[in-house]
Amino acid sequence: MRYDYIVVGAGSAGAVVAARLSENPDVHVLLLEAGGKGRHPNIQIPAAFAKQFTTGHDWNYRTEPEPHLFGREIYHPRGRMLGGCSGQNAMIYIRGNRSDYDAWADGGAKGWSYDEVLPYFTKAEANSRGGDRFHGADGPLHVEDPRSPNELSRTIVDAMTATGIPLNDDFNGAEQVGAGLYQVTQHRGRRWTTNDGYLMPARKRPNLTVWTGATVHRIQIDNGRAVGIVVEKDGRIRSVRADSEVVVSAGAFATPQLLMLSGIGPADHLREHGVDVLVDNANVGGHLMDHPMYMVNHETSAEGTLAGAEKPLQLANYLVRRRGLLTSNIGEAGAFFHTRSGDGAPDMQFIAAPGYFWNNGFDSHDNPAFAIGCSLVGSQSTGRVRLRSADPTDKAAVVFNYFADPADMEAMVTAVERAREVAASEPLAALVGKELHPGPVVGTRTDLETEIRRNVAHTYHPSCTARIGSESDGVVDSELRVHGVSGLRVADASVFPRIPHGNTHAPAVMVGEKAADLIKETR
Ligand SMILES: Cc1cc2nc3c(=O)[nH]c(=O)nc-3n(C[C@H](O)[C@H](O)[C@H](O)COP(=O)(O)OP(=O)(O)OC[C@H]3O[C@@H](n4cnc5c(N)ncnc54)[C@H](O)[C@@H]3O)c2cc1C
Repeated sequence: MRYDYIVVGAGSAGAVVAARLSENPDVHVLLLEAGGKGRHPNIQIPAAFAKQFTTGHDWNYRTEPEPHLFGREIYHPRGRMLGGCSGQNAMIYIRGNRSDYDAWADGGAKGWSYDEVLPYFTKAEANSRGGDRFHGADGPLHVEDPRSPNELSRTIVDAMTATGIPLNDDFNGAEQVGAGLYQVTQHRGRRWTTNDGYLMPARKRPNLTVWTGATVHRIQIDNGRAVGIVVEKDGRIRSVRADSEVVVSAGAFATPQLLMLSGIGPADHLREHGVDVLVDNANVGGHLMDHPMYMVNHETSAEGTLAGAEKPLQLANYLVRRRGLLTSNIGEAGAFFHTRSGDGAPDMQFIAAPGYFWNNGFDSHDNPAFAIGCSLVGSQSTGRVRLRSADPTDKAAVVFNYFADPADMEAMVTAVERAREVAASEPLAALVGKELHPGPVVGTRTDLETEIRRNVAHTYHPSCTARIGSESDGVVDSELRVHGVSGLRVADASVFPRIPHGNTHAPAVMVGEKAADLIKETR
């Protein structure tokens, strides 16, 4: 069997690309996904997402020792299933700031300004509030208000506004700054992935073939053209040809790894691992960005926290009515604000949970608690992805260099102080007990800095490792074509020229939508 298009990776972006390309009955599309079908209850039940961590649904990355975090190796989950990270994420629907996309375009990403990408955000979206200038109502991706928002989440929002952050009913509308409850990628209380929204309806089409358990080892390139891929499935390694294009959508870690395994990347590094160099491009795997996040946790006297989510009554409420604590996306409430004066995009995001959240959810606490995560959406530090070896089954070596830029630490320390201020503000203050993290003994800014270096995690947003740019500063052009090779594109969070000021699922879906149109236009 020959295919016109092969899409590698069925995640937030890849599932969209494959589904949209297969709308044309005259083309044959093969979508290859290393993981499984993504139907487990821990995927579908929103509050259970952290239970996937380190299981078979997770790629289970760990960074190299982080130089500014006392050499800690930081855990990074990544969804391994149809839907990719959209099957594992915290479901917060955020697009970032208008200025993110205008800056992409100003930097040379032609066609990626806010006004040019907005139609793709709205095309994707089925917002339960209906459509308007900023929102779509008929797209494949359900975006809904939380089904059973926790009373404590509302109280946290009230306390945020009491500290001077304005109320915001729509972070994806005219203004991003403010506090409120997040909209989520759920449908009637269940997680809604790109598999649910795009692939399930498209799989009836005879011209779309989807293989799960199919790990792509490399892209085959003949005379400067991508002609297919080498894939391992059911213990067998085989080549499959693509007559038109190969689209790599394997995510910000695996996409640059696949490019490097195929001979596209920093020449010296590839030679070190015995890979023949086809295109010498130092940007492959470079410019890696993420949003570090520190979780401020307090005990609370509030009733109904997520500590009770697994009680039989809650399970019954979920199974029968799709309501209750199990519909929680954990990070229910939040805010965007500036830690220093300035009128650009807000550099900080609060992600607050009506429950204890620490160490990626691996740790628990005996008493009811709540968490306010400080996610540095204006982070400046960059890292990189490199090959650990030429073995495609070896995970890539990743280092983020979190807090390499001292301004990042200044902002994070200020955010932790602001989170404490929220906890000390009414109406929340009346419900607040002992501070658990950072803990009352961590008082000065210097103490806070040390504590952050010891315990900071991140918002699970790796991006920018195959970014749009010129041949000298990027990996793909504005039409997502890999420099130096024809018939090869990248479409996922790797192509962001810079990470947006917010969560990255909606932007990855937008990239998938736009990529499909760019590919269709060149056919
Ligand atoms: C725990 C967690 C919480 C998050 N919370 C949020 C949130 O609340 N809101 C938000 O907006 N964002 C969130 N994110 C981030 C967001 O989900 C990701 O940025 C986004 O899904 C990335 O999309 P992608 O298409 O770039 O990659 P992915 O969705 O990761 O897709 C890549 C796909 O490629 C597959 N693959 C990889 N290598 C190969 C190979 N060699 N062969 C075949 N297939 C391969 C993978 O299995 C995967 O399915 C979260 C992420 C995680 C992990």
